[in-house]
Amino acid sequence: MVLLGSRSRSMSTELKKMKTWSSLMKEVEKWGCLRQTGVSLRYMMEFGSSATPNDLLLSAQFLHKELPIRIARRALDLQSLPCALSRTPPVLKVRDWYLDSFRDIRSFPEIKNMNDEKHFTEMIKAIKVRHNNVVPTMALGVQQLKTVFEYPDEIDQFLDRFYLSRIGIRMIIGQHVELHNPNPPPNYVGYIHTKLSPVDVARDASEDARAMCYREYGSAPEVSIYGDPDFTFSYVPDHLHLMVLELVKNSLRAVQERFMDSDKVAPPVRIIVADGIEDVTIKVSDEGGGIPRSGLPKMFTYLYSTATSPLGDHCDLGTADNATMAGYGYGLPICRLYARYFGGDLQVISMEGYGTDAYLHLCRLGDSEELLP
Ligand SMILES: Nc1ncnc2c1ncn2[C@@H]1O[C@H](COP(=O)(O)OP(=O)(O)OP(=O)(O)O)[C@@H](O)[C@H]1O
Repeated sequence: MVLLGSRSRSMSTELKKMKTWSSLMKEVEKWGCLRQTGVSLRYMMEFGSSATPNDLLLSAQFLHKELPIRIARRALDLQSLPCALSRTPPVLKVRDWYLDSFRDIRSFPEIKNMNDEKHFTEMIKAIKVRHNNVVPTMALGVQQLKTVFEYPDEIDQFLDRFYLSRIGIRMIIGQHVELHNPNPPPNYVGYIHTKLSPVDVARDASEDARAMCYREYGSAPEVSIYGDPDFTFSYVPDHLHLMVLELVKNSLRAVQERFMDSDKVAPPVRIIVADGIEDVTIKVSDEGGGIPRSGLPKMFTYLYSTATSPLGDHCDLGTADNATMAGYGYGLPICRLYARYFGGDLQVISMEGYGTDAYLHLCRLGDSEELLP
């Protein structure tokens, strides 16, 4: 994991003086060509479970080298976006966040001791906050483009790469920062829960999704969960919660809309948790009428939604800060990226006129390395 080469303090001072656009971009291009280093969930867990101060130092040195590579690749990708997307104000804003973060990390001197480590950790914590609104802001950029141009396929591929990389960057920063927590919750190593019950997560996520459904429609179908509540595995609870929430929200909405004006009781959404040898699979099934076959190829494209977009036709960047993602058409593609990030996958199978089954596969062993675009 530790790959940091030695760069002298005088070099960082020089970098601080990096004022011109072209010198910055040259540096970004140089770093964007370097090889990324993926880390597996198991490695993060083993490394973090007995982290000594020296390990934290090594981890910070690794991030000092790895983050600029990952960030530079995305900044370059943003520059080379098809059509006019790279010039829309929201995309320029996101690009500037990436360039600022690149500059911050590259200007940080070589990490030699725990004091440097402390300051570096504070800095990357702030970088994570700077990037909090990347997803809704990019969504605005894409939406603006969509109103003017035909939406090219490459944008979906770009967004997949972009968001997948973002998941990875936030994971490795968050994991490092959390290792400093003097009172970690029981069974946590950084962001990873070593005894996570998928049934418990499914229950929490379903309650959250039902509360959202209540707010929107005034009622919500039941959710039945089947599986061994005592079964646990190691995973990132936030990632799992987000994925199950997205799937259950979709199912509740489909069932609710189908049975809203009917005398029949809405059939429950069913969640089955299966613990296999390689995979933990979570199946979310509903009788919400399914998805027409013509809509299936669009399901994993960004901005495809049959709900009203909260962005509206006339986008205003100011709304990005309050964005909720409801109706963005981001749920399924983002959910699949979270699954793939640690070697899992998501499949959606529909029977039009009946309902939908979503299969969320997660690597049980945790030894598959981060998927890095
Ligand atoms: N279980 C389901 N039953 C019927 N249609 C579904 C189901 N899941 C997804 N869809 C269809 O796929 C579309 C895209 O889903 P996706 O989750 O990506 O976005 P969304 O739910 O519309 O918005 P959000 O980004 O808020 O999740 C939905 O608008 C809906 O038309």
